[in-house]
Amino acid sequence: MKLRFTKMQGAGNDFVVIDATQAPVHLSHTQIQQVANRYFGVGCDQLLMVENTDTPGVDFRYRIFNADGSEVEQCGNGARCFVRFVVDKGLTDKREIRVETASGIITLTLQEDGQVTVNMGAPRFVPAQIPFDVGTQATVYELPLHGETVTISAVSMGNPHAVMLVENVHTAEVATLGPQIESHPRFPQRVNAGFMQVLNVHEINLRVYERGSGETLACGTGACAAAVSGIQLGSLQSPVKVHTRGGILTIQWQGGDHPVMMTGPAEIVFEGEIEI
Ligand SMILES: N[C@H](CCC[C@H](N)C(=O)O)C(=O)O
Repeated sequence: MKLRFTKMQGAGNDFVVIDATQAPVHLSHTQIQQVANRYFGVGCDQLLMVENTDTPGVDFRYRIFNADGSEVEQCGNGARCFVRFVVDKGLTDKREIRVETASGIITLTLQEDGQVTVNMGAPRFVPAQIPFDVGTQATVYELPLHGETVTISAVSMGNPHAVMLVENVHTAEVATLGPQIESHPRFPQRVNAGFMQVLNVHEINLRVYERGSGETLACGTGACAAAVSGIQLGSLQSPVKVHTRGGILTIQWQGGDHPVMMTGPAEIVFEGEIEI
């Protein structure tokens, strides 16, 4: 089948976006892996499927698939690219959009300067919502890996995150520890592994080894989870500027059940068609 797509990126986290609002598009696990493949396909960290919804008060639905084909609950950088997509494609004349995702309804706003602010909802810590095989809720947890034990925070932004403090992101063992944390048996649905270096109370460096995609240049929900865990630990104060390898995201959170607000860029890179 011929599949038309729009290639997009938000802080270097890249996406293939499919418009399924005119007609449904069904892709198999294997087809998604093929599209995401950087040598035999288009190449992307995630594939986003934009659909209509008949849920009252909601404008669209969008589904998120990792490069390994797994469908997931939430994607922060993808949410911003979704807004840029539906506005630039003329699918809406709104600038504040409510969209249904697998983890619930979120509200997004396209700013005058082209940046997008996303209300990501409140973070969740209860292990069962991450899900994380641990007895009681805590601020940090010891995670035994091959040959060493690391200390992580466990935060859900709709999708699960394990955040580890490091001295320097540039020397952090992301390539070795990332896969071990991602597939640790205590995370039955796997987990996104964040490596956070605190620069000052309002700034961090962050690298994320993403569940189902490997290390990406930026992870929006990972930036939210890292900022939230730093605020919980008393190392950070809102707003938090998150320096990722692909760009800067700004995270605001007033604590407790307040929503996490994320602001960052979203760009269209090119249009194309692939035979799959
Ligand atoms: N790999 C994530 C989904 C994409 C999240 C990321 N690209 C973002 O911007 O939040 C997961 O399996 O939960």
